[in-house]
Amino acid sequence: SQWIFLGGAFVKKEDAVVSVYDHGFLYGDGVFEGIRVYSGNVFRLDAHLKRLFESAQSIMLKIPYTQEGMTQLIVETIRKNQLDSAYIRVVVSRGKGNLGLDPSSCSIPNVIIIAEELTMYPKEFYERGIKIASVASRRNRPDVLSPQIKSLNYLNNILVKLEANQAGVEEALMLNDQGYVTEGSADNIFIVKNGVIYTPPVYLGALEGITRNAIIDVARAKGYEVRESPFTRHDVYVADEVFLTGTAVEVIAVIEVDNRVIKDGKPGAVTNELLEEFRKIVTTDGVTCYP
Ligand SMILES: Cc1ncc(COP(=O)(O)O)c(CNc2cccc(C(=O)O)c2)c1O
Repeated sequence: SQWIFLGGAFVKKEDAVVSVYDHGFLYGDGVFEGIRVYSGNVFRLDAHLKRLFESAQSIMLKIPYTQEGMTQLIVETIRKNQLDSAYIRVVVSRGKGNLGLDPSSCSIPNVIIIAEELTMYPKEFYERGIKIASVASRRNRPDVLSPQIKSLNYLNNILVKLEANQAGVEEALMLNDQGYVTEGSADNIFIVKNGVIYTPPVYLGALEGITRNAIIDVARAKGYEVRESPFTRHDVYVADEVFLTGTAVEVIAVIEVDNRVIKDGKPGAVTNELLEEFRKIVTTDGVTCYP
């Protein structure tokens, strides 16, 4: 059976329940991480946990473990489920409290670790590339709720995803309130123009993606110039290549944006090259579960 880490112990999946008074459930008051395990390697686990602890710090939520302690618990959860390639969801909520939203009524943060067998996207998804559309819903402003906090508040992302579904495309592109491109509903965006790679700076309103940062490292190691600089939908429409990055999608080519076909409408050479290199580092860059 599948084991979930909950309430300081491992419980069976069917017994893994949270209280209706958990503020993660009632108000989205909490933080989370989505992490992948490739052949027993927890890809960039340290970077994920650094982001988890920073998100918690930002909402004044004290995680009752050290980063090292969380590392051990995550590795133990993967081993207990005898997983080799997996998807890990780490959730830290404010915990059980009363019905008011004041976090002071919550005394014990709820730390949950879920490990699932990995399901990859189909190969043709990467060979074909995807179509995306910019949507009316904007990314929440950094001065309202920082997009750099990976919080349980994913309604902005969900509403954007709903608009993408209604537009009949696979992913949505979010702009910030000045109209600059920020990211997708659950992934970061890159464009390639005249051999230079661009991605929005996170302060415009994006989550600092682990995959984003890994691709920046990979691209620079290959000698590409990578600029974190603002760009608009126009820049995307006239780009030589467009691709998205994220734990779930890894690196996926975008072949059409708002019905503009990007170049020849096929995944670009740089995109494919970076995905190929990314697939090499994911089995070694991180923490191994089975030394
Ligand atoms: C808003 C947002 N932006 C970018 C990313 C990419 O970040 P990473 O490269 O660190 O993953 C995310 C991450 N989003 C994410 C992470 C894991 C799983 C899923 C899912 O769709 O199940 C989504 C995200 O939620």
